[in-house]
Amino acid sequence: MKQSAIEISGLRKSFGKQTVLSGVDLTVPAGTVFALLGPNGAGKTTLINIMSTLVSPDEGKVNVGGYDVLTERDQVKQNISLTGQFAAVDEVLSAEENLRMIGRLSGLTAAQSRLRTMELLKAFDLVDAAKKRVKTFSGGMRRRLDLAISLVVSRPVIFLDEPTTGLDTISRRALWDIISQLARQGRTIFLTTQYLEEADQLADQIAVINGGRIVASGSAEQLKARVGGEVIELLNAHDEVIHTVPTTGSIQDISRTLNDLAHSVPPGTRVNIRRPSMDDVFVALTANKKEVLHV
Ligand SMILES: Nc1ncnc2c1ncn2[C@@H]1O[C@H](COP(=O)(O)OP(=O)(O)OP(=O)(O)O)[C@@H](O)[C@H]1O
Repeated sequence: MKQSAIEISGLRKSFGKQTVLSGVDLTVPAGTVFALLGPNGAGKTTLINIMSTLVSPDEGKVNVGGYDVLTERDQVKQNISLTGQFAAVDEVLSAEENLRMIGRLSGLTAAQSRLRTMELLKAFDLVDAAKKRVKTFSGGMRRRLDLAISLVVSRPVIFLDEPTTGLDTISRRALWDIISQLARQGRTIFLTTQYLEEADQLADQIAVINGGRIVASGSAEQLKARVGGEVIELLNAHDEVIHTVPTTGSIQDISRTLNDLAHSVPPGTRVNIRRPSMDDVFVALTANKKEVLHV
């Protein structure tokens, strides 16, 4: 079994009277990609902030890279890199200058910093824009630069808070490749996302957080299997999905559901039966805060 990069047990956090995390337990094996999914305000950023020592837990144990976030803060910081939801770059400098400055501030020599800057500009498709001031960048370019900055120094555990928000499909896929490559090199990636496809494609393990608790965890396939059997989709004449109905997957349930629907749908409605998607998983798991599933 792989060694754990992150171990959390009984974590609780409140802000004033608002309980944001009410008993979170999770384990992330080293060298894997872990995706935390949850609706707005579910506590994803708070959890990342606690793991990266920016916010203190009220209760519970949080261990990152083998170190305790409360009693071994400095060691935790030396083992992580963090990219937040908002780009933290110096606007008057160019992309290249930003990267080189961070390299030098992080203890690289001038030559090492120049080399790492070139590698990252290439990896994030910023070579052509390298000399332009960041204030002229589009949102997607800034996002890529922010991520590149967080990877200047290689750390074992990488936190990415909504890394691909604001990126177009091509940049998003390019970033997925980079993330997978980092995991293959042994790095542990903990990311939050609202894109279910992202979790599906990228993560070895997914946890869904809702109402301050992890309501489900497992691989994408395990989660889909737990949520139910086949989903019936009704399509109109333009092939648009007008209605979806989850079923248990049994022939009896599917035929009963189709029979019921046959009386109420407009003529010309067609039917498609498919496996549950991550969207179905998310809707099912975040609809009922009390449900707890562990697979
Ligand atoms: N420092 C703080 N002081 C008071 N309340 C806070 C603080 N940080 C977060 N919260 C509250 O905690 C809740 C969870 O916020 P958090 O940012 O962790 O959610 P999230 O899952 O990351 O949401 P999003 O997807 O919108 O970024 C929110 O209601 C937020 O207002």
